[in-house]
Amino acid sequence: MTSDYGRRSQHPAAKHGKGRTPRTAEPDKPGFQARAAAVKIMSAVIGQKTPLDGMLDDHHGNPAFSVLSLQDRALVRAILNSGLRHLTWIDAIFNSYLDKPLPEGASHLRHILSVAATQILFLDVPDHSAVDIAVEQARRDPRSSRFANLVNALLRRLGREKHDVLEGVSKAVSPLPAWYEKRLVATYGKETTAAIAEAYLKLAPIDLTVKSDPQHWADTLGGTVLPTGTVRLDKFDGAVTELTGFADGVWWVQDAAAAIPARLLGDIKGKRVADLCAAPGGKTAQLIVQGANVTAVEQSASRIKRMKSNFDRLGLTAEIVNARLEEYEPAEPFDAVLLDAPCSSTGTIRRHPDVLWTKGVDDIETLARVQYNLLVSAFALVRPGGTIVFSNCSLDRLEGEEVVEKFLRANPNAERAPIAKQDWPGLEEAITELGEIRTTPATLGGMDGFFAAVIRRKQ
Ligand SMILES: C[S@@+](CC[C@H](N)C(=O)[O-])C[C@H]1O[C@@H](n2cnc3c(N)ncnc32)[C@H](O)[C@@H]1O
Repeated sequence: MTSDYGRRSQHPAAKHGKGRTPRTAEPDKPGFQARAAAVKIMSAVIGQKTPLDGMLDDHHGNPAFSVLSLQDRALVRAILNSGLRHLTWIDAIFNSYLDKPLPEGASHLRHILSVAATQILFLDVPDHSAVDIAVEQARRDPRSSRFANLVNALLRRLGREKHDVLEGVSKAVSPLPAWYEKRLVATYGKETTAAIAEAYLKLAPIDLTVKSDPQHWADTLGGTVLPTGTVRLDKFDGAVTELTGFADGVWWVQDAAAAIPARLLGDIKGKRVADLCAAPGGKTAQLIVQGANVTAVEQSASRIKRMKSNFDRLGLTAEIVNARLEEYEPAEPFDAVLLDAPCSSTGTIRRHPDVLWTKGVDDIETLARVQYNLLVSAFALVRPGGTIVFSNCSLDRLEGEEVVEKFLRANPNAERAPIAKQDWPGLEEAITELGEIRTTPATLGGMDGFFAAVIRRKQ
């Protein structure tokens, strides 16, 4: 490998300022466009830190993705969901194959290799097809064309050795990126971090919150009821919109951990409750079903639109206020407030394997400050004697335990209302010594990482 990758272009198309134009007018091999979209999206996630979800939207996603057939879109989704989850392994394998690592500037080449390796190692795609297309992709890209033979050699070797190599790398290398593994070990220790890493490799099940009678819906849909009341569909692999009860609005998709914070407010029947940072409304829906008069505050108009359409399906109503929480001035304070603050979302890595590649320490630190300020604003909306639940789906102490600790130190009129283990049978392992909830992707056979604390405003 030479080290001037990316600086020198010997590709004829580059001379005409059309660096990405195919070298020849050959027709694309079947499946080429799908792999090209996968490489483009992988590059946007890793290089530009663009979240995956938006790019994989059927209608408004990345243009290279939206134009694909249904079948090709499914393939691209599978490649990215699996590839991002296993990226540290894939990088480690190629590093072990090369005398020296791919040069820093060889990002496009790296993504071509990762996309092909994902298919060879984890997907039901014939190896030769993954290899041929990757070689063709390298040939057509002026920055990678001179590495086409190397791509061919690396991927063919991977195909031959895949079983042994996968066994070896899975024992030696964590699937978590190093920066994040270090943070987790510092907080949770090696054992829990290893369990989180294992959970990261698995696809998350579908969890549903039902309006009532979870056992009936678990029986109807072939699921189980978790101790927290969530209905879990472990084996379901299809469109949830086709499931019984969806059109009738009797349940909504919500991770088991995400369903905990709203329940921490206890008996809220007939009370005035504000759900701050509310969209897309999963927790608002719970509060309404629990019998509260709910005001949902949300700054994003587009997310409010989505929340309203969710409530239409569920036949639920709430007062919805499009405002920044910091500027919201209700006529009178609330009996209870739920603040599900924006966060780094590192607890959701099973469902969003891109998070650990798009977020970093700076984001966590910035979001921790945002959360603290939101908590200050939210607390001002609670009446004396009232309660506030602060929650988010980060695994990071800085965005959870430490926000609450700092807030309680600065606010003598606030006190922690400890959550009692006996009130949450089955979830005892997630209740901390201070009486806060801390779940991880390894809790209760797998749920999102969540933090929640109950704070009371003194009389
Ligand atoms: C983690 S999501 C909330 C999820 C929601 N609680 C649920 O269960 O469906 C955070 C939400 O907070 C909103 N948000 C962020 N900053 C805000 C602010 N300053 N005021 C109001 N809403 C805000 C975001 O637009 C986003 O919809």
